[in-house]
Parts: sequence; structure tokens; C-alpha cells
Amino acid sequence: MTTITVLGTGSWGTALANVLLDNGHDVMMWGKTQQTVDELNHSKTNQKYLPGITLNENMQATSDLKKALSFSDYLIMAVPTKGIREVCQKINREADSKKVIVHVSKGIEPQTFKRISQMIEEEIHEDFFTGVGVLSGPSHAEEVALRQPTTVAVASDNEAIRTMTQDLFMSDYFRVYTNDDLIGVEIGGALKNIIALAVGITDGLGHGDNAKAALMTRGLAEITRLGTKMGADPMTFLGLAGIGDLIVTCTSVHSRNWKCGNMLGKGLSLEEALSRMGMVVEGVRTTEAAFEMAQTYNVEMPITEALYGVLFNNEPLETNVKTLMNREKTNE
Ligand SMILES: NC(=O)C1=CN([C@@H]2O[C@H](COP(=O)(O)OP(=O)(O)OC[C@H]3O[C@@H](n4cnc5c(N)ncnc54)[C@H](O)[C@@H]3O)[C@@H](O)[C@H]2O)C=CC1
Ligand SMILES: O=C(CO)COP(=O)(O)O
Repeated sequence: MTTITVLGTGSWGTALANVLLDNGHDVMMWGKTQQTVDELNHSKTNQKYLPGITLNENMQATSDLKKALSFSDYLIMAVPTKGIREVCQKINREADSKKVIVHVSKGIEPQTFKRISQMIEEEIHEDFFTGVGVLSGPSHAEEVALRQPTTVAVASDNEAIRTMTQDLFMSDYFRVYTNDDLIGVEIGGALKNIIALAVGITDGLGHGDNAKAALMTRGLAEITRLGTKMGADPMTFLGLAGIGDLIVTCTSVHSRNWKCGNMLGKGLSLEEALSRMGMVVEGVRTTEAAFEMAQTYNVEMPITEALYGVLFNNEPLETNVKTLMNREKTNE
């Protein structure tokens, strides 16, 4: 049995804490919302994020970060990309020992183009830092919390972090592969959300499966082009953190990114769609980052560019579909 702290009491942090508890580990969750913390402790549920699901009876949580950090030196960080730096700064104030941090978030920071592990490395003081990893792949929290078969990859430059994380999470319903391409695993998880938003839009517009398959295939080409430019191994995009996560996010009823895109396709504004979601839709912010990266590094990303125009410049959906279809003819 290992002690583990999970930071973030949203859907993904809760589902992963449940996997670790099922594996017999001693887990402490930390969240900033006292009501959710109380519910996890007393009802063993998280109705806002995982409605109708009863969690492991040993589930425990606290809103006291110092207490959560003194519980374990192995941290799972499960907060949206936007909150990563803030949580790291809080760790610097409250920690009293070195930590391994495995994050499970999917995004890239606009303007800096930083991956999440890079933000963590930048922010966490060396006195509190052992190393960093990422757990990613096709894994909706709603299914993991129901103990449905799921496969993911863990990546880190530190082999001990890869194997330790694999050992802690592996179970008969949660299979973990190690992967030594940290850059590729992080980029694949982040960029697939852009394509899922675009697929949601075409589905909302009433287009068919041909359009969906086209966006997924050409989307994977964009992801691979930008990813390799950033130093990823192109083969990673044919694995769980690449095409695996692309498939699930573009086709699952659980996907927040697909649902948000679908509402846009049906005519809602971005503000309306986001407020109806009430959960993080990482692809919106990542579209901004990837659009800027494509310009800066001169990478061709037509789907990302079209989506950027829709999200941030109020460009009409149908016009952008036509623009994509009528691009200069080319070779696959
Ligand atoms: N939900 C899912 O099925 C999966 C989500 N992910 C990724 O995990 C990350 C978290 O997503 P979810 O759990 O789905 O989000 P969520 O919207 O369900 O919950 C986010 C949680 O983070 C907390 N939070 C937000 N900002 C915070 C801050 N600054 N400090 C402390 N807590 C903060 C919120 O209070 C909430 O509890 C995202 O990057 C997402 O892409 C990855 C795989 C699966
Ligand atoms: O990354 C995910 C599944 O692997 C979750 O995707 P959504 O944020 O679109 O729900």
C-alpha cells in the first residue's frame, strides 16, 4: 500500500483517486470547494462531476493543502491547465518535502507555448521537486469511475516515475503502458481537444460521418506536424495518447470538447456553450495556443486556423467549412 495525494476534486481527479483506492492504496484528495470535500468524505459521491456514481468506501478529502501535502510525496495533479501555475505556487508555500508530480491535464499555455510538465518544472521550487510525469490517453472519467476497461500511457523523462505510476494504477479495469516520449504524450493529449471541438461543430451542423472521419484524419496530420516540430516522436501519435485519445474525444457522448463544439454547430455562442457545460473545455484555450504556435513555427494547421476564426473572431461556421474544402489542392 502506498500513500498518494490527488490534487483537484473534479471529474478526473475523483475517478483516478477511485482507481487508486480500488488498488488498495491510501489516498487523500485535496480540493478548494468545501462542499465537494464534505460530500466525498460523508457520502462517497461527487454528484456535480460524477452524478449517480458511488465511489470507493475509503474515499477521503480535505480542503487543507498543507495536510494533503504532508500525507504523501507522490502527487497526482488533476486541475485544468489554467490552474496549474497557481496550484504549484500554493505547493511551494505549503510543502515541507520533495514531491513527485504526475499531472493528468490536457492543454498548452497560450503565449508561452509551455506544456504542463514545463510549467510545473518552472514553478515548483527545487526543494520540493523530485520529478514530473504525465498520465494520458483515451479515458473519460465517467467510464473509469464505473470501472469500465480503460487503457492509458504514462510518460516521464524519469524511468522510476514511469514504472512507479504504472504499478500504482494498473488493475483489471485500468491498464497502463509506459512511454518515454513526454513531449509527444503531452502534445497528443492537448491537441486532440481542438479536433474534437471541430468534430462537434460539424455534427452540430448536421454533417455526416464522412466529415467526422475527414476531420479526425486530417486533424491527426496537423497534430503530428506540430508535435514533431516540438520534438515529439511521430509514432507517439499512433498510440493511446495520440489517435486513441483523438478517437474517444471525437466520438464519445462524454466529451466536454465535442459537446461544446456541438452546441456551437447548433448556433449557440461560445459564451453560452461554455456556461452550459459548467466543466472545463480545455480545447478552447489550446486552440489559441496552437494557432499562435502554428504562426510562430510556420506549421500548416488549417483546421486549427478555421476553428480559431470561429471561436475568437466570430467567423461564420459554414464559410469556414467552405474555406477548408476549397483550400489549394494538394497531395495527401
Ligand atoms: N474529465 C475527464 O474525463 C478527463 C479530464 N482530463 C483532464 O483533466 C483536467 C481536469 O479536468 P476535469 O477533472 O475533467 O475538470 P472538471 O471541470 O471536472 O474539474 C476541475 C476541478 O479543478 C478544480 N480547480 C480549477 N481550478 C483550480 C485551481 N486553480 N486550484 C484548485 N482547484 C482548481 C475545480 O474546482 C474542479 O474541482 C483537464 O485538463 C482535463 O482535460 C483528462 C482525462 C479525462
Ligand atoms: O481527455 C479526455 C478523454 O480522454 C476528456 O476529454 P473531454 O475534456 O473532451 O471530455
